[in-house]
Amino acid sequence: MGQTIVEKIVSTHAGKCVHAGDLTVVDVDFLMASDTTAPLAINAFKNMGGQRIFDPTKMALVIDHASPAPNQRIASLHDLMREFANEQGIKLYDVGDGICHQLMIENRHARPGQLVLGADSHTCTYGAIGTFSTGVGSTDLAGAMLTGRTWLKVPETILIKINGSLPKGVSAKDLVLHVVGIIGIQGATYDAIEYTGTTMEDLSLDSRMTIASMSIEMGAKAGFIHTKGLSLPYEFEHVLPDSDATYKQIIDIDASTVTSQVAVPHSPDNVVSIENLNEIIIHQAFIGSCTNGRLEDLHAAAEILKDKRVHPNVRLIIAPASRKVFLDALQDGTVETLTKAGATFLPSGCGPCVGTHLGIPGNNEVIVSSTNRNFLGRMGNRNSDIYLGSPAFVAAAALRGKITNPQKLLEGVCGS
Ligand SMILES: CC(C)[C@H](C(=O)O)[C@@H](O)C(=O)O
Ligand code: SF4
Repeated sequence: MGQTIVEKIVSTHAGKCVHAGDLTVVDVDFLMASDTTAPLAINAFKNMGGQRIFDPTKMALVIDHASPAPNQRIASLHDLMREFANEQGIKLYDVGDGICHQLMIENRHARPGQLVLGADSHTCTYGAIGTFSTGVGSTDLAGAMLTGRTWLKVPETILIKINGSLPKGVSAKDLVLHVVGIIGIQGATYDAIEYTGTTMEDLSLDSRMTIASMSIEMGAKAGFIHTKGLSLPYEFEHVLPDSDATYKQIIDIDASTVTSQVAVPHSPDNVVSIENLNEIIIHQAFIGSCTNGRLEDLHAAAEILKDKRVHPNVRLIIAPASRKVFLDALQDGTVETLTKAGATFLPSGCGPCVGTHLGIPGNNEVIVSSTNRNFLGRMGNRNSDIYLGSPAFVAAAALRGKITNPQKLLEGVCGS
């Protein structure tokens, strides 16, 4: 019986052939926790009697969610992480290094064919390079820190075939929002998603990460982009399903028909085509997150904002996904272009995405954001509305002070 990607990877890590629905124990290749979850995981580890983690080279801690520390309580949690990392010999990424998921791929902690756990729901991002990675609670992570193993039920898989060329101004974010709109926030609960097709083969690593990161917005345990066409700075074996693998569902999408997509308040699956949205006045625009805070995303924004100025009533804030992304954008002039246009750069990290600090919206404000969640209060104020879209969508709205179709702006149809 042929296997899907997740069945293949789990089988390798279970040491036996497994299929969807099987319960099994697996070896893990790498573990990750951020400043939101690591303190809980460290305490759980100690409460389980843990003294040394199973292999200190197989774990990283990342200070990214509230970084630099916005208050004394969080500063103490950061210190707890530093102490634990030091005592155990674990790699710690500190203030400004970047968002945990970005660092896991950038620094090669997650690789194709591996099985990785993270105490964060967007751990599914590494499916962009064919890693089976999934979010777990802090206690499950502590168990894996102790034993190097975890248990899981092998997920069924939904296959999404995407073929054709994306229109100009339409990006991976629009594609994945389109998919989230079709499947819904619970439509893939505990399933894996596999993306295949010519559109996917042509996507950059940045775009693949955008798509994989939003798997959890459909409830999925994992989301893979077939590694065909993927280029990484090291040699790897492709992770592809067997041709006779069994799928729960198959969805076909023609990329050439996808328009700019927007998730309107208050759920990521409230997706509409921008053509059906009014020109709503906005107050704050945010580009960042593990979904859309990479170089390609900053380039998309710079293409719209070059030699222009953000609308005077809008605050445009940008948090690059990592220090490396920031440096690359600094070196190629993108930081200058965007700063001259009126953008404010924040340290690399999560900040505004999850409402911890650095850009909490005011009452009755409208925010456009390149992030992945627009739940009520997500950015720290329940009296604000969040519209999710691509970096080009965010930049276009920041420029005009209202929701604007970036495709039209790029074609020169809208004035600034
Ligand atoms: C705060 C953290 C536990 C959370 C997650 O698990 O996803 C955050 O990263 C998010 O995006 O909501
Ligand atoms: S950037 Fe946002 S979605 Fe990603 S890990 Fe940080 S808080 Fe979660």
